[in-house]
Amino acid sequence: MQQYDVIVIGGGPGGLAAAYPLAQAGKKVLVVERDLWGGTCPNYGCDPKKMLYSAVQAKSYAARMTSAGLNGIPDINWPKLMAFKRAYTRTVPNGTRSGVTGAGMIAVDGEARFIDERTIAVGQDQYEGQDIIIATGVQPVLPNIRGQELIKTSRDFLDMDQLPQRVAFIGAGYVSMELANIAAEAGAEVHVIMHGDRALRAFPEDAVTALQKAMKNAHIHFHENIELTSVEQVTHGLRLAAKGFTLDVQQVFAAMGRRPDDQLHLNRAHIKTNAHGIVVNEFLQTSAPHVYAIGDVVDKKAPKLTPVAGFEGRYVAEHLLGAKASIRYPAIPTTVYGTLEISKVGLSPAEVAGDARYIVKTENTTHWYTYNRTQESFASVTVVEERATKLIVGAIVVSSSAESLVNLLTLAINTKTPADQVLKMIFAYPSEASDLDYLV
Ligand SMILES: Cc1cc2nc3c(=O)[nH]c(=O)nc-3n(C[C@H](O)[C@H](O)[C@H](O)COP(=O)(O)OP(=O)(O)OC[C@H]3O[C@@H](n4cnc5c(N)ncnc54)[C@H](O)[C@@H]3O)c2cc1C
Ligand SMILES: NC(=O)c1ccc[n+]([C@@H]2O[C@H](COP(=O)([O-])OP(=O)(O)OC[C@H]3O[C@@H](n4cnc5c(N)ncnc54)[C@H](O)[C@@H]3O)[C@@H](O)[C@H]2O)c1
Repeated sequence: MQQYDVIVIGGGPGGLAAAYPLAQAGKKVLVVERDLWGGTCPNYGCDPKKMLYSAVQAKSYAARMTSAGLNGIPDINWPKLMAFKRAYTRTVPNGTRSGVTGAGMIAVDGEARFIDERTIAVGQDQYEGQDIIIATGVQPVLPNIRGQELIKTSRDFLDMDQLPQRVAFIGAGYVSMELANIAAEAGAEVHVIMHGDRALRAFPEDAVTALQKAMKNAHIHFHENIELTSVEQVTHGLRLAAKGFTLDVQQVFAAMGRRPDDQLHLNRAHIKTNAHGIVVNEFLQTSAPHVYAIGDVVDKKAPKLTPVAGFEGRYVAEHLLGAKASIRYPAIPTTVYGTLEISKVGLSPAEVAGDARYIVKTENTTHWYTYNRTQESFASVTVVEERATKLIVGAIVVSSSAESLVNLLTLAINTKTPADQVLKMIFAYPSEASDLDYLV
């Protein structure tokens, strides 16, 4: 049996962030990947999504500027946009795999499963690791209804040769809101099927209401309180049905959350799990002390995002190289790249509501110079400050370019730069950053 210092299962952002520093430190590292090297984010997640979003963003910007002298709204040519995306994604798996082998690691293609706490099998081969890192990510949840096999996922959406004329998304979280915007701007009739009446539960209600209003203006249809019971093939596409509800579309995509699959045989290594993923301690150790888990596969409070998986990967590498501290996450920003962007970081107004230690400052910035210049339909900025220290501890930004301001506020939060220090800085003018003079 081949022996390694560290075996990493999963060649995505989490696994690779752990593997590289360990190899650089001289450890003998094996990485196993069953599908596309690079994982979800660069192959069928964040990166391809944001490439499609680039054209959508440009089109929306142009449409807004028709009121300011720009003539005509450009059309999106889906096959050409897809070719643009594929020109990037097709290089990812080979490029990632050769990066792994080029750094002196062993790359194995296939599905890993545990034999015991220190041994995994891939096909007929077995490998023993002093330590093992699980970084296997999550898979889309499909509704347990008749016709489930007809339902596609975000991965299919992000690689479609042609855009269907009528599409539906089941769920109203990140994936649905982002892909609905792309589909609608690219010319499809879009329906969002919600089993409740609240989209994007992790984001403040007023920000989500502004986003949904913008989506409705873009002719995206929301169907609330619908518990789907079946999907069936009909002459011109698919029929979705629920009690008192039917809808005919050409494609339907599940966007109902993502969960780990159970192909790893974790029970053989006595690794505890629950419905949200693998249970870990403050060192990201599983119930088997030499087995760690990182990234989306973990049950955790931190959001399941690419930079978080990378942070955890680097943390476990340092831990295995001798660092003793438990993991401490910085404030983590997250953005919904929708018809409007909603970005948030740190403490939310809801979390500090009624707590006199905090001040919440909200400004509707729609008519400010910055957002008027780009003819935004809606913009707002909320900053949460600690009263005694003037430290910025949270922010929410809604606009068509919210990510850049929230990243700046994330820097202020994590470097503990108080609001009065931010006011002493000079930012390029006119810009979203220079507006901070009036926001903190
Ligand atoms: C449509 C979409 C859009 C997203 N957009 C964003 C975004 O804008 N920003 C953001 O921060 N995050 C985004 N995410 C989330 C982001 O993709 C994940 O948080 C990130 O990829 C998690 O990294 P990971 O390494 O934990 O898992 P993954 O990237 O999923 O990698 C896990 C790897 O493990 C492999 N694997 C699984 N089981 C086995 C096994 N038994 N043996 C061997 N290999 C195995 C898988 O094939 C996969 O390659 C998006 C996700 C989706 C689906
Ligand atoms: N911009 C980003 O950072 C980004 C983008 C996409 C995905 N992601 C990551 O991927 C994860 C998965 O995204 P997602 O949108 O699939 O999940 P999500 O958890 O964001 O949203 C799931 C949605 O499905 C709904 N839902 C659950 N069960 C349902 C049912 N039976 N019928 C109808 N609706 C149902 C929920 O109410 C919710 O609206 C995110 O949580 C995030 O970690 C991040």
